[in-house]
Amino acid sequence: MDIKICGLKTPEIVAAVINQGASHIGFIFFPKSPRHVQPEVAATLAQAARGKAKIVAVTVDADDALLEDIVSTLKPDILQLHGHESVARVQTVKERYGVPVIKAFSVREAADLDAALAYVGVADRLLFDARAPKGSELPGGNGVSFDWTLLARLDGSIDYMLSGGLNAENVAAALAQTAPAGLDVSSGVESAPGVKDETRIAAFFEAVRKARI
Ligand SMILES: O=C(O)c1ccccc1N[C@@H]1O[C@H](COP(=O)(O)O)[C@@H](O)[C@H]1O
Repeated sequence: MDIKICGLKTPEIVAAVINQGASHIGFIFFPKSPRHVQPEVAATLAQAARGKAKIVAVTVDADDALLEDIVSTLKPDILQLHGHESVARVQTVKERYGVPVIKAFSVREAADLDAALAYVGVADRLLFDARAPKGSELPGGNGVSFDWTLLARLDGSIDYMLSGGLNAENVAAALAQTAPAGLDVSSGVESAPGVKDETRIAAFFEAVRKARI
């Protein structure tokens, strides 16, 4: 199972998540986020992880100038589009930058999943996150979950990652109700917004291992 730890900001945490066996690490390029980093900083942090985990650049309705800067500076393995990017925009981004795309969707009700189906075959992978709480300026990284049972309506052949409020305490329940190809976590392995915690990271990986025995 793929595990992506998102919102990394320090070399110590990059080393910790690689040691735990993360398949993906994510860098956030969204100034309103407490996890925001500049492309140059992400590129330096990514050096220790390249070839060991996929490097994911997370953007929100980014324009071409920002994507060009990120792609040329960080050289990500994957772009995660976490805004309202259309099917056409996802297709264009893939073609223009030659990088696989994870398209994120905010889920609160069944209709949100139906809307995501239009991206199957265009995005390389879908990612289901919770709808942001009212008042939040972040489309992701809010530490809130959605009703996982909604995912039962998906065709089993759809490749998706699950995110939204996952942590060591609830990941076993999430895996009992869903069948994702991967998990994506940010707030659930932090001690404060934007501050990753090695003990919580280790506990998350341990909980996933236990749940999958
Ligand atoms: O983490 C952020 O700050 C963020 C900002 C803007 C877009 C996406 C963001 N993170 C994504 O949100 C989910 C994880 O959220 P959670 O904190 O575990 O609930 C994950 O997909 C991140 O890539």
